[in-house]
Amino acid sequence: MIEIHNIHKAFGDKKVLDGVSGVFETGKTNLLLGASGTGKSVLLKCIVGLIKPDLGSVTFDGTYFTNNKLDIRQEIRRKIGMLFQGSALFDSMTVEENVEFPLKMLTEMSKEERRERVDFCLRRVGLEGANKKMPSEISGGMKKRVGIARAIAPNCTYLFCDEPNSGLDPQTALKIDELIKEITEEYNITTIIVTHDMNSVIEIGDKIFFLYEGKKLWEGTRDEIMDTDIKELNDFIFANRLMRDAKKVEEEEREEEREEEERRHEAEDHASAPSEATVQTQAAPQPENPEGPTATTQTGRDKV
Ligand SMILES: Nc1ncnc2c1ncn2[C@@H]1O[C@H](COP(=O)(O)OP(=O)(O)OP(=O)(O)O)[C@@H](O)[C@H]1O
Repeated sequence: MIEIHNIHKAFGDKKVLDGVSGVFETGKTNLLLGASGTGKSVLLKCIVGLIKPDLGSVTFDGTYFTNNKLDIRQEIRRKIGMLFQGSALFDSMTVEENVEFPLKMLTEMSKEERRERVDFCLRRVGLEGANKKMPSEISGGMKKRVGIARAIAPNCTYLFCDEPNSGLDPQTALKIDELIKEITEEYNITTIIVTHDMNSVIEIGDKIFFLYEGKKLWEGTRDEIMDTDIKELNDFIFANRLMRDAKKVEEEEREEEREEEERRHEAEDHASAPSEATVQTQAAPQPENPEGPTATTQTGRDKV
């Protein structure tokens, strides 16, 4: 679990983050959502320590990160996997050398152990056999997969993805989203993804943090996001025509359900409402009759 508390960051006079707090849960895909320039990437960089916040703190599984001793920060950094925008592979290295790179840098693994780990990670992202290819020989989606394999190779505890879908067609983007979610759940990783892609929100947004002008305006799940009354969030979500149509269909379906429910209640009320005759019979003094209530109901029903 990663906790951030009251993060502030300005560049000169420009305030970019204005007191952002939140908890990113383990085993969940946490999304930082917001329009361009709203501070998502700066927040991500503050969390991983690439930018120092002016104020506020970041805690990884209870260990204070910001301003802590260098060796403690390095220990935490070793547990962080990063998937960069555009994959950021080393063009001069093969696929397997790219994935092996953090193992060489961060672990004491032998050559044989590294080879096994590289093969395992490439298999896990569906790239078995692509070891010797160069980045220039593979597609954008495959590059993202190599990026994911490289990020998880050193057994990361925390995974940060900056716009993992950028530049991908919708189908490939969905596959990458699903892969990130599967890996997050399978290895119980705390994953934070920067995105402005509503498809990702709907497919994999376990928890969504909506940033607006450097502030966190809303947080919730993908099931809750369509029903908020935050104007800025609604403007963001429904800027997309497909999302507006989806919302309209959902509202129409709900209206139909409500009407159906009302009709059912009316029918039930009607069936169970005693008729005038029954009321009169019940109100009248009853003869002593062990079958009283049944007889009364029966009488009423006979007269309806
Ligand atoms: N190193 C920096 N120096 C000065 N300004 C910066 C720096 N990094 C980011 N900014 C500014 O901070 C603001 C937020 O940038 P950020 O990259 O976090 O936006 P974002 O929400 O990730 O947008 P996008 O979705 O377009 O990537 C922008 O106005 C940007 O110009």
